[in-house]
Amino acid sequence: MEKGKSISKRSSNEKVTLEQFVSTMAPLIDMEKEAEISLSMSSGATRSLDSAQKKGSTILNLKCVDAQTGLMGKSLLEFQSNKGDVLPPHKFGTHDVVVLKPNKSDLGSPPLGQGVVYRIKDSSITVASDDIPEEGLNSPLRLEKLANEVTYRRMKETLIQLSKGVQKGPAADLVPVLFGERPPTTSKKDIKFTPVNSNLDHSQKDAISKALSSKDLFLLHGPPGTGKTTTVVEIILQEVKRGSKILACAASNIAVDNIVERLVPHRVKLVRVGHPARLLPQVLESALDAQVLRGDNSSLANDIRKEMKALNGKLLKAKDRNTKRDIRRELKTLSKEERKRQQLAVTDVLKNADVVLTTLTGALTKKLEGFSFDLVIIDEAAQALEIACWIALLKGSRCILAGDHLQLPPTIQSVEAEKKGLGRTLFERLADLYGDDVMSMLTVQYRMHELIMNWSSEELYHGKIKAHASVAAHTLYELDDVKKSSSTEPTLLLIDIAGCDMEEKKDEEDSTLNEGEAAVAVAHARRLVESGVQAANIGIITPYAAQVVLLKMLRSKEDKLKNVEISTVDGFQGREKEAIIISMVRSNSKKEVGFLSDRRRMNVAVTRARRQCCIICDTETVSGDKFLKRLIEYFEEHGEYLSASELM
Ligand SMILES: Nc1ncnc2c1ncn2[C@@H]1O[C@H](COP(=O)(O)OP(=O)(O)OP(=O)(O)O)[C@@H](O)[C@H]1O
Repeated sequence: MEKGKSISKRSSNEKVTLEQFVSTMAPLIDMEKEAEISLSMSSGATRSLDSAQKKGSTILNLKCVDAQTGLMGKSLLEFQSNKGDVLPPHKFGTHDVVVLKPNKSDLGSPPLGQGVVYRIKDSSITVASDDIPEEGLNSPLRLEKLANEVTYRRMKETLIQLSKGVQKGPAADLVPVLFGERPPTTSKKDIKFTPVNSNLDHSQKDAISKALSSKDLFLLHGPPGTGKTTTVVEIILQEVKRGSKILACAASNIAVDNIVERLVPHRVKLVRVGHPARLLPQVLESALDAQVLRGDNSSLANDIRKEMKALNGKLLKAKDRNTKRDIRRELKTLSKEERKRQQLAVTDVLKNADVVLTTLTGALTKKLEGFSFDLVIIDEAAQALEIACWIALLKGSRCILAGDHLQLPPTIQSVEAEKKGLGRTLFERLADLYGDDVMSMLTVQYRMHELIMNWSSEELYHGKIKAHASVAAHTLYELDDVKKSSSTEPTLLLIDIAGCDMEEKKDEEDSTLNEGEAAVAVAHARRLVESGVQAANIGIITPYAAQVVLLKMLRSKEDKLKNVEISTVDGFQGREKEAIIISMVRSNSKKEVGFLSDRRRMNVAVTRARRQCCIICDTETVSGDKFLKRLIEYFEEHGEYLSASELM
């Protein structure tokens, strides 16, 4: 590769060779790992507990309010703040690895326990751990977030595997296609299939047919609300019918579980591989651990363990050396046998399954060593690092990636690594390399009123998306108990703070916020609730973390708004609400809009709304950006305009 030319800077359909990919990615993975470690406490990079809390990598002053055993022997510990209802702002997410420590102990002090974040609410955080700590739970506590080093190790291992060559592995024929050395091939015949789901639309059926004819690579492009996962599930069902063994993955546990849940009613032979603490309760029955426990080899292993327990008892009582030696020998043999039976129990389940489901990084588990698949399917592929996709791809000879590269890419901590192309996804790279030859776009959407959808369709999808008749004209006031009012009637609403003296500010961490605008957003949510919209059907989203904190603080003052969901745009990807309120925050005389100008972020923001999308912004500031100016003009033309001064 030309020196200094990073992957992101290449012209879009320039080929990236395997060697270039490996040599560029290795240092970028290290950079990203360093960035994550420096965010977490364990590095000692953070000088004081208070600054660690401000950074969001630790939560101080917690009390343990519940400790239970559940989830196949895992313990669930629930923590709340000692200081009030709402947890302080933090950067913890589900599945993060955390340690528990006494509140004011030193930074490097040993933890009371370690676990994985299981659930987060505004007022509590639940951690799944192997054990309940024997002491210390009754005193004030803190949680520290750790960098997830296993993920980086697995990505590095995969790079090494790729660099050593994959000629002998299951993906030997796939790799040259994904690096542009050999063109993708499809079956000459048009594949006909009988859909399991009788509601599929024409674009879904067409995509499934193309997916089934692909011999090595297929990209399923699913714009917001177009039934991408519905289509992925149908592809899996059709492939199972054909006798394929499938590895189905996604970047996040929740997306994997979503597929599991939708496959279970079809009685597919499937197994969900992953740490039980990270799985949704409703898919635990499908978990590898649960199925292993039900297997024959597992009950044999169990019998052996009972025998070992009895022998251990004898060993304690035995007096003479010879007897002791004999018992120890027997114990050793039994222990070996028990391990063998356990491994066999795991292999039995995996061999027997038609579909194995796991996260991308989970695919590198030892349990799957030696297994290969006819097809690897990756959902949410446009939100996964390319190197993470390779962990799964190396196990199969054919792949289908589903995603939308026009929504937000994976979050990258290291600015430097992002600049150099770590965030460029495989989905995007292959879409650029092969385009329509290997890709099908779903074109009917089932979420948004067509006025909400049209902006996104025209701006990002060449006007190709159509709203399904069931949603095309749906309104807020058609929901049960909702009155038709000036607040519930508009599908698109623009509330302008220009000229209202509501300038943006910076918080201590340099994140931008806007107090006036937050008050306007909450005021509109209140109007909706007063017209009968359930608070849980309303979402307030904003690009800025500091604005989220401010909005949550305002919400906590009004009981009737407590179920209004508040999140960053990035945190709301994949979700939807009947009414979405977007607080854009930026209001300054220089017309600086920062990362608001990323088309993908605004695309995600607007397309979360089913029946009403309300944008609150300073139209003078944001119109400084051409793309945002078109958005504002679209809302002005097709929606209602209100000055914030009329509302406050
Ligand atoms: N052919 C169809 N007929 C009717 N409803 C459908 C059809 N396909 C999908 N849907 C509905 O559309 C909604 C979105 O579907 P799904 O969850 O598969 O979409 P997705 O594209 O994965 O979502 P996202 O936009 O969050 O990525 C679901 O409520 C689903 O039931």
